Amino acid sequence: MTIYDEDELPIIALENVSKSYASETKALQDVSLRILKGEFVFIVGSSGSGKSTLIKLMLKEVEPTIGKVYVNGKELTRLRRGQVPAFRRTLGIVFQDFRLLKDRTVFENVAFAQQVIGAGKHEILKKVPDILATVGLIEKAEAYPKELSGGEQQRVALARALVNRPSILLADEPTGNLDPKNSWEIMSLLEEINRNGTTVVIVTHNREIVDRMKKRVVTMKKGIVVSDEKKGGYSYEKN
Ligand SMILES: Nc1ncnc2c1ncn2[C@@H]1O[C@H](COP(=O)(O)OP(=O)(O)OP(=O)(O)O)[C@@H](O)[C@H]1O
Repeated sequence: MTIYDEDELPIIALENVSKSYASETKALQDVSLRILKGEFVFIVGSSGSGKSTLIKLMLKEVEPTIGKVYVNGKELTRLRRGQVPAFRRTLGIVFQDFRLLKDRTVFENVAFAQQVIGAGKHEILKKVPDILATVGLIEKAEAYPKELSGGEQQRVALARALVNRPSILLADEPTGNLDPKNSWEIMSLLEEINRNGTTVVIVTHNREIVDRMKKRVVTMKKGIVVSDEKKGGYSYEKN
């Protein structure tokens, strides 16, 4: 029997996961991957290699065709439909296209994430300004998304993802729409969040960032994990 240190238990685990979509495309083929609590992981690979599918499996947005996905101690195929919202609230999720509510202010966009989980007014009035300060947007609290730059909008999306203190942050191309300066700002925020204990998983095409940050890099190719390096770089063309 293997005896694990408590901290060594994976917070995310995929066991022999394959995923085929209706079109018969094999998006993932026998993927096994373990991510430990507190890790910072980049997922890279060419277009269509299965990166977004990996993230969607972790969110239970898609189901594995074969295999098991464990997140936060839960085997996701066993979660009943009614348990999915509570499960998703343990995750912070950030996308490339920000997905902010256009007719709500920055404050309201972040507050909305708290209202959804039933937080009281008192808690919202304390936590929203705290998280806006963390992402450096306190002075923009009353602005609307269209009045913000792309980098600022992504910082709002990050604040919204973090306000409920998720144990895991999943980000699918969070810098895809940003210039290099804003991309680095988002990355340093993600690093800070990770230093404070949140497990961070990021899908990205940003070579410069991956090469300079020296984090764990999982490289996908045609639905397979072709490399997994502790302090890796962006090197999928070599594979
Ligand atoms: N909903 C779907 N229905 C059918 N096929 C899909 C669906 N989503 C993804 N696929 C296919 O699964 C494969 C993997 O797609 P996925 O989106 O996971 O790749 P990716 O690595 O994230 O690509 P990109 O970098 O372009 O976003 C591709 O061949 C894609 O066409």
